[in-house]
Amino acid sequence: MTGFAGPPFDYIRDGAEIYRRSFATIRAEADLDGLPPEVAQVAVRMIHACGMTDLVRDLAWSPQVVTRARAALRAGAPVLCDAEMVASGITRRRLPADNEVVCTLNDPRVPELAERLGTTRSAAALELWRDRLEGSVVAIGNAPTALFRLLELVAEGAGRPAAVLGIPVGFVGAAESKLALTRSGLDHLVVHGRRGGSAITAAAVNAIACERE
Ligand SMILES: C/C1=C2N=C(/C=C3N=C(/C(C)=C4\N[C@@](C)([C@@H]5N=C1[C@](C)(CCC(=O)O)[C@H]5CC(=O)O)[C@@](C)(CC(=O)O)[C@@H]4CCC(=O)O)[C@@](C)(CC(=O)O)[C@@H]\3CCC(=O)O)C(C)(C)[C@@H]/2CCC(=O)O
Repeated sequence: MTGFAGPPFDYIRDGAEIYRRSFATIRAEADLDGLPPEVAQVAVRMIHACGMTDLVRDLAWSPQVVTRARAALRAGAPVLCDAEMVASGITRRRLPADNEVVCTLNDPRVPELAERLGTTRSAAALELWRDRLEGSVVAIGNAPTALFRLLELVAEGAGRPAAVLGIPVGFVGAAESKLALTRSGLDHLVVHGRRGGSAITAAAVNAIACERE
């Protein structure tokens, strides 16, 4: 290989400076002009988690989603996550009320529930959210089936979340489940299409939890 300079490498070692440059780059490259300021602040952190400055074009939101999610968190609402990866990515110290972060995917009852209901473990795990759904902040970053099941539970009257960050990734059901969320009447933030994922979703929760970048 030519042109490769070996160690010592010249790279930035100051974490605060890395963050400052990252966020400045995102704000320079992403087209944030059409977003309300509070949505733009969340979008910047979502882009920071995935490196895709064109993510903005697939973003959709209901007008009050950030305000309502923030108010719910301040009032102590739990954050209900579909995957441990989402739950693990949430920075606990940013949460305003020592909020509970819940992921029921690995509850020992879930495999039997999935078998009985004939669905994925990700969707079956939501059966264990029923008594916590009302007023919660839901963060779905992996499983489209979990988002579909959430909408079914809400339609059945199981409780209405304060806000739903519906950002599952993938090729089967991801785009469709997010479209369904935008038509559900729930306060929502989505990335339309195939893109999404646990890291982007956790970043959205972190941005909503704390207003600073
Ligand atoms: C079909 C599934 C998809 N998974 C994707 C991407 C990733 N999943 C990872 C991991 C570690 C997990 N995925 C599961 C949720 C597992 N994934 C599925 C399911 C089969 C069904 C979900 C659905 O379609 O709605 C699901 C199993 C289930 O029965 O629900 C996971 C539970 C599997 C397991 O380890 O048992 C697990 C979640 C672990 C956790 O709690 O965090 C990946 C890291 C992939 C990998 O392991 O290589 C990756 C993470 C992506 C992310 O950012 O979150 C897809 C692409 C979303 C895919 C669904 C869509 C598709 O295939 O089109």
